[in-house]
Amino acid sequence: MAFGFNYRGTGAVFTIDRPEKRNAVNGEVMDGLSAAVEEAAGNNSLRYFAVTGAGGAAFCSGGDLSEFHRLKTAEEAAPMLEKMADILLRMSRLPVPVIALINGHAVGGGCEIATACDYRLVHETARCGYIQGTLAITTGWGGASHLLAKAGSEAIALRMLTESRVHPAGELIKSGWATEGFADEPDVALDRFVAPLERIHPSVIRAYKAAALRKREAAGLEEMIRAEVAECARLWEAEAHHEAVGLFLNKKK
Ligand SMILES: CC[C@H](C(=O)O)C(=O)SCCNC(=O)CCNC(=O)[C@H](O)C(C)(C)COP(=O)(O)OP(=O)(O)OC[C@H]1O[C@@H](n2cnc3c(N)ncnc32)[C@H](O)[C@@H]1OP(=O)(O)O
Repeated sequence: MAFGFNYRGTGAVFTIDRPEKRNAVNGEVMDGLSAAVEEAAGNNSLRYFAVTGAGGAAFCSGGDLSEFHRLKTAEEAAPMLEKMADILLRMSRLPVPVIALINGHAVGGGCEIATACDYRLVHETARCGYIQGTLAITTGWGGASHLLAKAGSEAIALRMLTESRVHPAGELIKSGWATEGFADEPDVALDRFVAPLERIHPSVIRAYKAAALRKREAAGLEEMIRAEVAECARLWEAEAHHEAVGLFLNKKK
């Protein structure tokens, strides 16, 4: 299986399990996350939903370039982009804290998955970045929209998006993109983070999550995501994007 989904204490953890591909997201991972989010949405006793990656090298390296490279035109790319953008929007709307347990590199769409979460815990070795610009596209799973709808500083958000580079954990913590860093095992860090939440009645936690969702919806998040997906699809079909992906896929041959 390309993913795992397990209940853990009062929460649930979705794990992308393709370490040989640095946990790149393919269709199977998308369907697994979609089903996990749907199940979590109906679980009234759940207190948190976490996403992480298998192995120690990566949280998620974004879309599986070997799979999605076959998509050439905007019409071909749009359904894939829309599908994952919808899954991440539904995940972000879960009525409980959604936590990105960033155990390693989170780049491209992997950084977008983390951005759709409420909290980002980053391992000290993790490097994260919206590197889509190096492939001549923008984010396409809603990452820019989630970032801009939440960001304290638009300038910091825009700079992260437009520089399209990876950032070490220290920078991510200093900028406020990361909620906090950790150096020990991801499970230990997760338990440490959720412990204070578990001392508060779940109805209070859910009420504050609903307040955060109202703020994001007031910013027009869903409309922003639709426009972002359309823009990414438009850029997707340009030769510059296909050349950049080809270079990556050929670099190991
Ligand atoms: C809207 C989302 C958007 C989209 O879907 O197009 C994106 O996500 S665009 C961004 C796509 N992601 C990338 O461009 C990242 C590519 N990967 C890397 O930069 C590196 O692999 C990194 C930094 C994540 C890890 O580097 P490291 O040196 O630790 O590993 P390798 O590069 O040697 O990779 C090991 C192995 O994994 C394969 N791999 C890694 N990332 C992907 C990927 N995104 N898709 C497919 N395969 C990936 C890589 O080819 C190697 O495979 P091997 O068979 O061993 O050659």
